[in-house]
Parts: sequence; C-alpha cells; structure tokens
Amino acid sequence: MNAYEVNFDGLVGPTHNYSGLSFGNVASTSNTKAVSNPKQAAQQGLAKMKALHDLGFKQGVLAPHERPDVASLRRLGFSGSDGEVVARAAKEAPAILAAASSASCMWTANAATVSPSGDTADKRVHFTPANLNNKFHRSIEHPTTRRLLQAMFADEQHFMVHEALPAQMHFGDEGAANHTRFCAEYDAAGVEFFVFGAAAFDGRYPAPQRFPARQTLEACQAVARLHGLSESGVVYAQQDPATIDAGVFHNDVISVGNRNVLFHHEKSFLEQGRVLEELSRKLAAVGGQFVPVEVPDAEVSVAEAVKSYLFNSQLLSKPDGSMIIVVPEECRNVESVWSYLQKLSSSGGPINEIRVFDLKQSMQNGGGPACLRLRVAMSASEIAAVNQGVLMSDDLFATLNAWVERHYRDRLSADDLADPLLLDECRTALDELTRIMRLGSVYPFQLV
Ligand SMILES: NCCC[C@H](NC(=O)CCC(=O)O)C(=O)O
Repeated sequence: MNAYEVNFDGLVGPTHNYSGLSFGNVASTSNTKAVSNPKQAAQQGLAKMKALHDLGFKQGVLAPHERPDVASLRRLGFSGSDGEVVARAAKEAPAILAAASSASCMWTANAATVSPSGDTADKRVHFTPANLNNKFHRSIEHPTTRRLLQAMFADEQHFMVHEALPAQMHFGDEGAANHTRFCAEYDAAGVEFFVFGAAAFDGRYPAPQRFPARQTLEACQAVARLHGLSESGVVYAQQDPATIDAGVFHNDVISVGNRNVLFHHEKSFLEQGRVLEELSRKLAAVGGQFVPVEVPDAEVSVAEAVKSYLFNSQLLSKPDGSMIIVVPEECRNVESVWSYLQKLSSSGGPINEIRVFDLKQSMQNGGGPACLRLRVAMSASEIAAVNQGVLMSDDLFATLNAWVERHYRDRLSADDLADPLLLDECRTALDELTRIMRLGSVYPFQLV
C-alpha cells in the first residue's frame, strides 16, 4: 500500500474551557461553566495521537489558534492595548470574551473539507477551510486555519488551500464532519459523500425545527465545485431533521465511513435507502464494494448514540484490510452501545477490533475521537511534500508533552478568561510552538 489516510489531530489549546457556546450541541450546553483542565485535555489528545502512531497509523498535528482572539475583539470595538482590549471585553461582554477565548479549533474535523488527489480534476489535494459561520466562536477560526494549512501543505504542486466559502448562513460549512470519502484504495478515485442539514435557496427541502442546521446543500455543492470533483464521484444526502433535533449537530455524530464501509445509524439520512444505493452504485463504478453497517434504532437509539458518541469514532484500516474502531470511554457507560460493539467486533464483518480512549475533557464539549481529527488521504510522495515538522514522531510527542507541561494551566474557570496573564501565557506558548513545528509566523500577534 503506498497511499495512506493521515489523521491530523488538533492539539488542544491553553484556553480550553466550557462556556456553553454551542446551542444544539447537548454536551456543550449541559457543561456550561464547568471548570476545565487544559493540560489534561492536551495530554489526552496527544495520547491518542501517539497510540495510533505506535500502532503504525500515519498521524499529524494541527496547532491551536491564538486565544483570546484580540484581533476579533478589536473588530467589535474593544480598544486600547491588547491587555486593555481583554479587560474591557471581560467587563462589558464576558460572553463575547468567552467566545473569543474558545479552544474549539481542537476539533479539526471542522477545520476544512479535504478532497484527495485521486478525486480532483487537477490531481492535487484540495482543502477548503470551513467558515463555521453558524457559531461566532467558531466563525473566527478559518483565517488562521487557512494559514496553518498553507504552512503545513505548502507545496503547490501537490496541494491547494482555498479560501473559506462566503461567511453567510446560505453557505454554512462545517467541514469534514459532514463529509466522508469512500474508495477502494486511498490513492484511487473515490466517492465523496456530502451531508447537509438544510437547503438555503430551495424551499422544497425540510429543515430541523429545534436545533440549527449548520451545513447547507449549497455549501456542499460549492466545495465540490471548488475541488473539481466529478458528478459521478459525489453523493449528497440530507441529515434526518429529527436526528439533528435530537442533538446530532454534525453528521460525524451519527455516521462514520472508511474506505468502502459506512458505519451508520438507521435514522441518519432522509431517503436512506436511496442514498445507500447511490453510494453503492458510484463506488462500484470506481472498483469499490460498498459495505453499509447499519445500527438499528431498536438496538441503539439516537439518544444513546448522542450520549455515547458511538458514531463519532474512527475507523482505521489494518494491513489485512480489517478495521479498528476507536471509541471514547463514554461508550462503555451506555449498556446498549457497549454490547452492540461486542457483537459488531465478533460478527465477522470488516470491523473486528475496538480501541477505547479517555477523551473526557473534549467530550464534555461535544468533541469525540472523530471530531479531533482531520483525515487527509495521501500517496507516499504527497506525504513527503508535507511540512515534516507537523508529523507525529517519538521526538515530537516528547517535545509537545514537555511544552504542554511548561505552558498549560491545569484548571480554567469562566472567570479565569479575564486574567490578563492568560493572553501572554498563550502567546508565549504559541510563539514557541511555531518554532517546534516549523510553521513560521501564522498567528495575528506574529504578523503585526
Ligand atoms: N465536531 C465537534 C465540535 C464541537 C464544538 N463544541 C463547541 O464549540 C463547544 C465550545 C464551548 O461550549 O465552550 C461545536 O459545537 O462546534
């Protein structure tokens, strides 16, 4: 196999906190004002990265963003020195300071949508940073995300990093969390599966009533257009609105795919039968044998799927073609889910091994194993063209853990976000990080 799917996990930033910012994300709104442990959050994420690296999977790291985001606060009229900007926001608008301090960029499944070179017209790997414009605290991510991706995938012979779509609700884009790529081999032509919550220019489509649909059909179509995908290599599906209203705020909370397998819930998509048929037909046309693994609602309810994050799992192909499913610890705590997983792994199907990780700090904000990683399928030569400073190794693991130990607090409350020392702590840490990961100047405080 000379092509691989590389996971780029988000390194949790020093301001990781629980601010209850994501209406529609049940974990986020139910853990508001809990005290976080940024150091532990970063260590948990690094532990997963290293464990998968040690299992032989290709692993990279996406650096965190500058938080609090002083530049965004200035755009909202807070003025003075950087410290005064933060102090004024803390006094006049603590909720806005919390949003400008979120470490939400750790969930790199929302960083961008990625089309491997086997799928694109110009045979390059294409990235479109997600505008994430449904939530203010996420909408401020894409400019830095783009600069980070350009610093990581700088070789324009192999990679193309687009601008985010227009940051307006008609083009709401949440990136790879609503995108799955199926293939027979990672470097062969594949089928890209785009899942949306609502249509913005076409009233014929239903929409969720209780929680927001964060991704539009038109955003999906725009990304496919930008990436030069062919109609025969694309399938669109609408998330079942009732499932969104039950807390499935991204498709990666109710389904996950890898290679030719789609692991999904019975109530994932509208017209599910038609969707699975189109995926099967289009994958067959490029030499893949589509294998849907559908979990009946009678065995695991949507509510249990949201509670356990069973589908926010990673499916990793082993050399023999069978797959590991990487799940969060929370799956052990939901009896129907844990017994389903035992049955699944001994069913003789493609998924035959379970790996469990403690990602509680991230999970309490609604981010599981799949949220924390951005998948980039690449050939060996494309991997060689990536900035090697961002690829996991024993050295990078040790260096990043020491860096976290040196710079991170082990507790952060909502009030701590007003601490004037926090800004300098974060900037000092990130300045050092850009040297460790050979990123150059990517943060606003480095660009002035
Ligand atoms: N893919 C998982 C994303 C989770 C993320 N949570 C948050 O932003 C919660 C942040 C907070 O509430 O402090 C979201 O909802 O976009």
